Amino acid sequence: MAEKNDSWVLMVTAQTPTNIAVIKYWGKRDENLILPINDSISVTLDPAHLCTTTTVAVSPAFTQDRMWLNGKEISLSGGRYQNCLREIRSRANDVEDEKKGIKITKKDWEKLHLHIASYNNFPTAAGLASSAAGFACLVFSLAKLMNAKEDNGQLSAIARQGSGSACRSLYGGFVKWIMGKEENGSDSIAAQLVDEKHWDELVILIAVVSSRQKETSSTSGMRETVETSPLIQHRALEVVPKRIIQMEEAIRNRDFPTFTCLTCSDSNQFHAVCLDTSPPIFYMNDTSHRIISCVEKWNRSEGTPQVAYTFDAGPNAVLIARNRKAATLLLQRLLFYFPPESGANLNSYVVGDKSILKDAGIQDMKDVESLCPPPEVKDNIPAQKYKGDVSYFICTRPGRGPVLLTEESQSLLNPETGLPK
Ligand SMILES: Nc1ncnc2c1ncn2[C@@H]1O[C@H](COP(=O)(O)OP(=O)(O)OP(=O)(O)O)[C@@H](O)[C@H]1O
Ligand SMILES: C[C@@](O)(CCOP(=O)(O)OP(=O)(O)O)CC(=O)O
Repeated sequence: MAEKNDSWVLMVTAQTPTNIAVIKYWGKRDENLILPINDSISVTLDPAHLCTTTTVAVSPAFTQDRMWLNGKEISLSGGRYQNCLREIRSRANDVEDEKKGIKITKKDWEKLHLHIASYNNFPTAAGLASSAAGFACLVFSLAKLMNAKEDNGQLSAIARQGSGSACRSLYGGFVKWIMGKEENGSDSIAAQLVDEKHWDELVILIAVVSSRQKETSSTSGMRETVETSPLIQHRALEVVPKRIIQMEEAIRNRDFPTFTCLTCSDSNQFHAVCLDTSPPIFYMNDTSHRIISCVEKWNRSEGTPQVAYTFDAGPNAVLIARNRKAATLLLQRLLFYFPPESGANLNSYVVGDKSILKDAGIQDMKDVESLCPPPEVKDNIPAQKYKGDVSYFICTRPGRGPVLLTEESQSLLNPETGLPK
């Protein structure tokens, strides 16, 4: 395997986006393989603002598989990590790096150990789908390191075994996770519907909503729903299949009104089946409901939808605006209702694509304080403000799929030791 000595380290670094579902995945037919009970559709978010970077390394000097997440060593003993590692190892091929004098044969991969370092440029386990970007990045980077010949669709079936929603992060733009029929899950894969340039007018604002309580994890939440909700069968068998067809068409035609109607209805139905679970699961909170009301009122008053909303297994709102103009008007509304705590810095209250602030005519806290109530608010009811109920906003857009990072400075592991930098 190794040439003259055992001191070499071979590494690959990749960057992978996160995604947000507009037709939700909720419910499994196979817990171990992570096979869903319905198709789902998502939009990939721009990795410039939300992404995972992962470096994977192999060396004959490594004595065990190890992983560091955001700088802290974590255990790889969990079934999901083990399933991904086993599946990707079985697809490894010969690798040769002539410059470094490294030759690894297909069989060597069974014995060689890996070091993995990963970093999320956004809060982990805060309801921003870190597991989606994380498992997609793990599988994508290992596939490149091991010279696996599988395309992203085939890799998505491996990422799916880390976390269901991860399979959709192998592509940019709008992505469909086809539930598949096979018992072994081989046809439960992601496919790109359109790339990120197809509908590049869209602007996405995420309201990261302050929440103290730790909500039910998606994994256990969907298990309880499948076990106890009489509504979930109707959703999976009758509602979602029709919505998937309509959503695909709306996306292809850039039909924002239909897109909004489907996105909002599907988010609401997902939360309705959570409520239909016994005991009921509450993911949204009062702030989430207030954001929905604000958007619904505005969309109605405009006569045609300006913004779609969707909520995953937590209170954070993901708001998809039809264009830049609508996004600036939305941000003005949101900052009016949800100003930051006194003394907060506007610069850390709106992150991601901060240029949206300038477009909205907001340069400092004084501009936030002087925002007028939205015109759709009835004059006889004074508009209430909810200072501090939103932690911060992220402004982003549809984005691209996984990429390799080739600059050594971007790797998270030391090229000599294979340990975190
Ligand atoms: N970069 C990463 N690489 C590998 N695994 C990761 C990475 N980031 C997160 N994970 C895994 O995902 C878990 C967090 O997933 P969890 O579903 O709790 O939160 P989330 O994905 O951020 O939020 P949500 O699923 O509610 O949107 C972590 O404990 C870890 O096991
Ligand atoms: C509400 C959702 O975000 C649920 C995501 O569930 P996960 O993919 O986190 O669940 P596991 O497959 O058990 O890891 C909807 C969606 O992303 O489609």
